Amino acid sequence: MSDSIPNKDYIVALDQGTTSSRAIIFDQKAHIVGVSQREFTQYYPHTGWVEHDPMEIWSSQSSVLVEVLAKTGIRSDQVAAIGITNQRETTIVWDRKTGRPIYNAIVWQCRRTSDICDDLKARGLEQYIRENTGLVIDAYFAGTKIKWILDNVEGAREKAQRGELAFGTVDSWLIWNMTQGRVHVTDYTNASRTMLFNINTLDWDERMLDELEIPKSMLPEVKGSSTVYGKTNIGGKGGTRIPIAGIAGDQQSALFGQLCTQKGMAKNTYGTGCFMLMNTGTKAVKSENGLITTLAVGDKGEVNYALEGSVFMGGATIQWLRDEMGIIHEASDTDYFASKVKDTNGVYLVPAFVGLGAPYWDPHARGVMVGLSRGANRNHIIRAALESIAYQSRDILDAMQQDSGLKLAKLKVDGGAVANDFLMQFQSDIMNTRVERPKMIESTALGAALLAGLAVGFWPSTDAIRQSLEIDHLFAPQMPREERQSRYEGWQDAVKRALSAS
Ligand SMILES: Nc1ncnc2c1ncn2[C@@H]1O[C@H](COP(=O)(O)OP(=O)(O)O)[C@@H](O)[C@H]1O
Ligand SMILES: O=P(O)(O)OC[C@H](O)CO
Repeated sequence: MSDSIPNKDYIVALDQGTTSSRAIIFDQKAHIVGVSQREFTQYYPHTGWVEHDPMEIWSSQSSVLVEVLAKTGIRSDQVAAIGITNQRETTIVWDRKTGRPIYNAIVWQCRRTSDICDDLKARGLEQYIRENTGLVIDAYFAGTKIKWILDNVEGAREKAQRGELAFGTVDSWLIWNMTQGRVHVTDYTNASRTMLFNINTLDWDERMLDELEIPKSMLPEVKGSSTVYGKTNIGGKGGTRIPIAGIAGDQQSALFGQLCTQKGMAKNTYGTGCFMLMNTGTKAVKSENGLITTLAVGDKGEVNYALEGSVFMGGATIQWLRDEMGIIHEASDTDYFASKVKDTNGVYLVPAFVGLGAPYWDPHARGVMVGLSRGANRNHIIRAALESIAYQSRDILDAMQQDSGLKLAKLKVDGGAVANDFLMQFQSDIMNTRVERPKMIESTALGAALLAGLAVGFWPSTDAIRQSLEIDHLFAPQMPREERQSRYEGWQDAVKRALSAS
């Protein structure tokens, strides 16, 4: 981190998520002074495939940046720095000369590379991958997605071998565009999601590049999460050049934004998926219970390790109720309907729509609804959908406590779905842990802003924003032990029926 002090009033965070691009302006007190957001198109070309158009990612992101400045009347010369946080693993390959993507972005949820993963398993690479990249073999991560593009886009492999192609996660793609192709960079947290990065040596892993036949020349330079990577010109030629000074994958950014910078601190983000991360300090903890080891950010912006459990269908289960089942109009309606019934009447929904992530890692699992009787109604199903989010998070917490040997005093939460009081209370009940919801639930954007602000001396240390992180509500467990146990056993039975081996 540098300590040059700019005389500027704001930091902008660009939060490039799975469903929308957002730009959020923070002031010195870490208060939000402006937000602009734009949704973009999701493409589902085949069952289990998910793509985005990289040009639409870029145009939506750059337009919300311009829009939020215009809306707030803040000039670009008042912005001290920009921080970037992004949906992770989503893979973009582009031509270095033209700057054009050679294929759509393959999104983290996309399952098309399950066969490549089966092949890696058959070649006995599981242990190597776990020990060196911290990951389990799954289509979720970027490495197999790059291989798929090189294998399937005509002429791509030859071009890649000639050094003409670049790979990036969304952070790299945005920075490449923001610097007109001058900077090809990523940070440790994003690199650790590729299955190509060695989390012990903090360098690209030559063996994994060989195994997946990926030329090293495609890869970005990897840097710390809080440093100046380059400058961007928002107002076009002649405008102010603003340093891009922070990058973190969105879940690591939320961990940092919630100030979980010490060993044993954890947060769960409830967005499209649910992502629980626990900081384990400067030591990598190897999971014995289906979690992954990933890179995170320490208090001074240095590399820390974290244990992570990723749930693929979190808030997306509620989107499914709305868009596919049509039984609610708004995600927020679920709070009311679920609270109208005293339980789910024995119904369990296991939303394994894209397989199951941690701790099961079963790409072939599929969704099931069990326990239906004549009395089951819409409210029970809505309630079962919300409860499924909490049960999946409990699966992860149990694994995390076993792996780390730590009992969590409380779980910090953030993300869109934490507005749901029913869900938060049920989460606390089913985990038997206190759940702390902050007033400002934009922890992901705050993390990126903080990383950028620290790099340019806008904030001297993370302490500067600590007092801004007010608690909105602390949910305490109220459910009797026997009830918690029997409900959770019902969930475990339902999961067994969703798994592909059942
Ligand atoms: N009140 C609510 N109750 C339950 N789920 C909600 C609620 N509000 C939003 N959601 C869910 O949260 C998700 C949006 O959260 P957000 O943090 O914006 O997600 P992302 O960053 O993954 O796009 C959606 O999947 C939506 O269905
Ligand atoms: O964009 P989100 O918030 O759904 O987060 C996606 C995760 O980074 C995927 O690993």
